[in-house]
Amino acid sequence: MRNKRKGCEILCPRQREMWNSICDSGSSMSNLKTHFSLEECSRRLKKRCKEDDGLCCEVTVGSCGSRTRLAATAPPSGSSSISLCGRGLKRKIGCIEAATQMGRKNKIEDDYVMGEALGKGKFGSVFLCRSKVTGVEFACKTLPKGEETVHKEVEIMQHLSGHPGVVTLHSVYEDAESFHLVMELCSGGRLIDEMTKEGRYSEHKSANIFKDLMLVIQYCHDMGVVHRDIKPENILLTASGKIKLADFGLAMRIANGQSLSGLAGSPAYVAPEVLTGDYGQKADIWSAGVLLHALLVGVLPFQGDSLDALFEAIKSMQLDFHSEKWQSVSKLARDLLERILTRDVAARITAEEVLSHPWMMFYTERTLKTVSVRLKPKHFSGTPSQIPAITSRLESDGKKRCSKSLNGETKDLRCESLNRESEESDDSGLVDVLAAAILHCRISEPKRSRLCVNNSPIREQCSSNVNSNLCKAF
Ligand SMILES: Nc1ncnc2c1ncn2[C@@H]1O[C@H](COP(=O)(O)OP(=O)(O)OP(=O)(O)O)[C@@H](O)[C@H]1O
Repeated sequence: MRNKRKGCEILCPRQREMWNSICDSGSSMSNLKTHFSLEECSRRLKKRCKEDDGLCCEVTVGSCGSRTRLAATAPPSGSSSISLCGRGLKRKIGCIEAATQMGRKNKIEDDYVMGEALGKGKFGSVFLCRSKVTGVEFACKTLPKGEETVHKEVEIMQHLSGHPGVVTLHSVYEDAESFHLVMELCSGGRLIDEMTKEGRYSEHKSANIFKDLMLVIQYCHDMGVVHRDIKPENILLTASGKIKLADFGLAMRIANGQSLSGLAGSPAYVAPEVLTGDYGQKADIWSAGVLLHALLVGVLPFQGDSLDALFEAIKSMQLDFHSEKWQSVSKLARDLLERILTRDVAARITAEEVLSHPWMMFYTERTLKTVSVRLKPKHFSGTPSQIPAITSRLESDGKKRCSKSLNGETKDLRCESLNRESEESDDSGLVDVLAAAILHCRISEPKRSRLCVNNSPIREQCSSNVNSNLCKAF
């Protein structure tokens, strides 16, 4: 049985009413940007409640007006994070790494030249800075003191440090007013800004962005971390266009069998089970699915004129994948999205399963040397004539050589060098022909692994990095 911690997230009607009015004033549901988050609403609500001569019961949602309360809504994993809440922040930050120790003694101005503002979040501002010693540029996130959970953000960033998809924390400084987190610079800006410019993405581009995102989410989950705020505003791009997951301010560590209960995240991206107050890693998968929806068709799947309406849509609205806007999107992409945006948490696929979904495989393996699908007639629901059709379609594409062999009861369809060089041209029809072959046969684990050509190098890559970077104190 799952061990659920602290589940008091129900708003009284008065709070709900205030919540709607507060959040509506800052929201922009109809486009992709989410200018506010649940925590921001919660903070504004608490302020309003205070002004309202205490008629409201205390806000127990999300951060409860501060990140400190937010931290208290979810369990720590092992001895880290929450169990250290009452102890000195310096001590916690001090165990990060040698660079941080130095940071504690020096002022940030001694080591870095501060530059222009790069962005502003709810809790702090981020500035460009340059090392006086090496000349290397970094991003410095300055968080005013009073944000007691800064240690949690620092600890989680350190815990995840070393993965190519996570913004690396370089060092931490503290002065009388603030903490300064010196991080790897992502000079390519935010994914949300790219999405706003680009509108709909091609399936090829969507799948490649999504693969990188899923690899980092899979890594977070393997490391016992739930990000809780997956959205394109928190996905940054490097100069070379690679994605980096940022903003671990709401992230929580979670042990096997434990679940979280605090309402946290950004309304349009929040999973239905977060609204009912019992969730885990799969909440990140849902949020990523909302992002994939936006990439593929340029709009968010769940919208509403008020927060209540939005939450209602998230909890019960049926998505129509046959509508006009989906006509140019392959069935396989829709199949993946349906498996992600399912409200049944147990049925929702994991990061690992997303990565081995045929749509991901098709678009993200640059050269699929061998796709071998064993089609047993009794599991293949299509007509036998579909197999030559698949073959000739692939052959006529001019990039693949397919051969078909019929051996007794088993038909092998082998496509060699399925090269996706023409990256911008989607061929949703071709994807669906392959889908007919792939989806209509029963894919058992061993068969699945034949489809997965080296799709998870990340684990190896990470484990060593992480071990070398992991703060021993946690
Ligand atoms: N490593 C980085 N490199 C470049 N820009 C960054 C970096 N980290 C953050 N930024 C910029 O600063 C903005 C705010 O950063 P961040 O999201 O971490 O702050 P926050 O206060 O936790 O924000 P939020 O409101 O999303 O919770 C980002 O949207 C981005 O534009």
